[in-house]
Amino acid sequence: MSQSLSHRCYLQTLPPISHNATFNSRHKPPPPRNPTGDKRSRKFYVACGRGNNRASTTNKDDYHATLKALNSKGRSPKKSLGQNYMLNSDINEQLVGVAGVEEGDVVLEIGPGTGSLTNTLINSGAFVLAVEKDKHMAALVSERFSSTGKLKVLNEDIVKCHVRSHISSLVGSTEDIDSDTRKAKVVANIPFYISTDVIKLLLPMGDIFSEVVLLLQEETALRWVEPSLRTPEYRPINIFVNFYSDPEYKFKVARTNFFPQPNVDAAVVSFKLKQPSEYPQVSSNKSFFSMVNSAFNEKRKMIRKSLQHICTSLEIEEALESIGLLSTSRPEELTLDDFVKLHNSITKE
Ligand SMILES: C[S@@+](CC[C@H](N)C(=O)[O-])C[C@H]1O[C@@H](n2cnc3c(N)ncnc32)[C@H](O)[C@@H]1O
Repeated sequence: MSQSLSHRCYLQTLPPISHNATFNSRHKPPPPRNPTGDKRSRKFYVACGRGNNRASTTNKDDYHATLKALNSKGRSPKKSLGQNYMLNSDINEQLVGVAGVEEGDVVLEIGPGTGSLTNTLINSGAFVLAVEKDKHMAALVSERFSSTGKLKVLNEDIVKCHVRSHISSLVGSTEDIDSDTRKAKVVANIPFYISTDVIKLLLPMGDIFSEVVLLLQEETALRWVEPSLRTPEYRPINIFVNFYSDPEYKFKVARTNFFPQPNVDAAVVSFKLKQPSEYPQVSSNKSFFSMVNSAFNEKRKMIRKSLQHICTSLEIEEALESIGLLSTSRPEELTLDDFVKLHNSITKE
């Protein structure tokens, strides 16, 4: 096919996508990284050979490539699945860099979409287990990397997926990994609507993952990594995150890097997972988190009132005082360490 014909075909594919870009008036079309009228960018696109059957592990996943990949399957981004695709390969490189992905690593990617992050992970030498809920995107990414032998795609909802058994069998079958010292990693640009579910699912898996690196909504990232005591944003999830991991805010990602453009900015957070032996010592994790949730259930109430179903007000007052806190303390005033001490004091009685 001559370049001019390819060029024409490419132009013909644009209108439906441009139309789809307005599927939600709140999602503004992104500023093209290569302006659509720029002939050089089209030539580059044709020269890359996208759209043929070659595994595309080296092509640039920019605005045009993302549109073309979606168009090849007749897809438009679905808001219900949080499909805001990454248009900037440099950010994918940085995400992979934060996780320190190396040759031979096993990486769980949630929601590969068109495969832009998958591409960077595979190019870094990782074997990727990708869990994608959208069957069309699962098929697309599977086809794209079929010749690499470095990708397994599960067309499943991550929240219902048996992550542990899939990862364990992959790590166990990867010869050059010493499973005692080298664990799998999670690197993903996840849909914002499942952030809490993903955190709850993965952070307690320090026995199989060393690190979870996620692209989150910026506001969520800040709330989870830098919570302030005595604010309404301080919630049980903060206790949970710090119980199971050491979180670190890495960098902000402007909304203009996504297609369609979301209404909010994003940020990359690294959660270094604690080994089970490093978790705070409590008699039972289940009863500990049940106590924390109860304490926050009625946030304005003092702990001596909200935990009355566990023991009497007087016993709670004494327990609070025995760990150096006021008997009138409220949940938003307690750190993880305070909650651990309170739990241990109450349950030993
Ligand atoms: C924000 S997009 C990211 C796509 C791609 N990783 C990228 O960076 O361009 C989120 C992806 O997660 C998928 N997804 C949404 N809900 C999911 C779920 N519950 N389980 C697995 N994948 C999901 C979407 O279909 C979409 O491909």
